[in-house]
Amino acid sequence: MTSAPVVLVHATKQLLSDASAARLVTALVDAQAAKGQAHLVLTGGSMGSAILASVAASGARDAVDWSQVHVWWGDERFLPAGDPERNETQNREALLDAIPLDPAKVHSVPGPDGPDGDDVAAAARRYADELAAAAGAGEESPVFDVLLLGVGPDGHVASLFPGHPDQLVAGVAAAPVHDSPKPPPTRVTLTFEALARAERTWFLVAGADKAHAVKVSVAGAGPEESSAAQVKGRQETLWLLDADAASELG
Ligand SMILES: O=C1O[C@H](COP(=O)(O)O)[C@@H](O)[C@H](O)[C@H]1O
Repeated sequence: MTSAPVVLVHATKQLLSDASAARLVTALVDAQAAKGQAHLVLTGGSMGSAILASVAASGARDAVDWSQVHVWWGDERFLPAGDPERNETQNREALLDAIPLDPAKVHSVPGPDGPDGDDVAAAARRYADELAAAAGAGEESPVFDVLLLGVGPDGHVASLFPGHPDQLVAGVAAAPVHDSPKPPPTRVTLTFEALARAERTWFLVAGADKAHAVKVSVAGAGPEESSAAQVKGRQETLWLLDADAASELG
């Protein structure tokens, strides 16, 4: 079962970030109250680190038992650990290095300095295996409590690009991406199948350059026009926007 998209507009990017951070803290606390731990999927890009910086500055951040949060990435640029263009590096600077996470629950996507070297397909398989190991019997990936997704001006989410053949990979939770239209060209991404296994899916979008992508995605465009439109949460699908990103909505 999936939930219909709901749009929430905040006046500015900072308000969007701060309000979404408050929402995230509450969702993680609620998940932990229900089952002791939480699975959180992070995103890169402009909003991916903005929301984490807002969590870092929040007086409520320590309401979360961070040692019981599993951290995953919706996608990663295939670059060595610590590279400033890696989503993980940006997310670490914004929040992750300042909170008491359990390193065993931080599920980094291997880069070219990892055990598979520059074999991105093997790195994606390794990440898929890690997802499967954390999943229930017969499942490809865990059920994520919160899935954070940025959206590109072209309608991409994670590293699933509209019209790109690699967005159609099925039967596995993570896949390599070659010739990404946005640099760097080589990436690892969760597939649509894995992205569909989230209770709460939140698109975080700011800026007028995203307004058209938001409009067509919320309207339910096909995969040739919007990858974002193909992803919905089981309980909740929220489009969390600033006023500029919402400017083409009717
Ligand atoms: O390359 C990426 O881009 C998207 C969107 O980034 P933005 O800067 O346009 O907001 C991001 O969600 C994805 O994780 C990242 O790898």
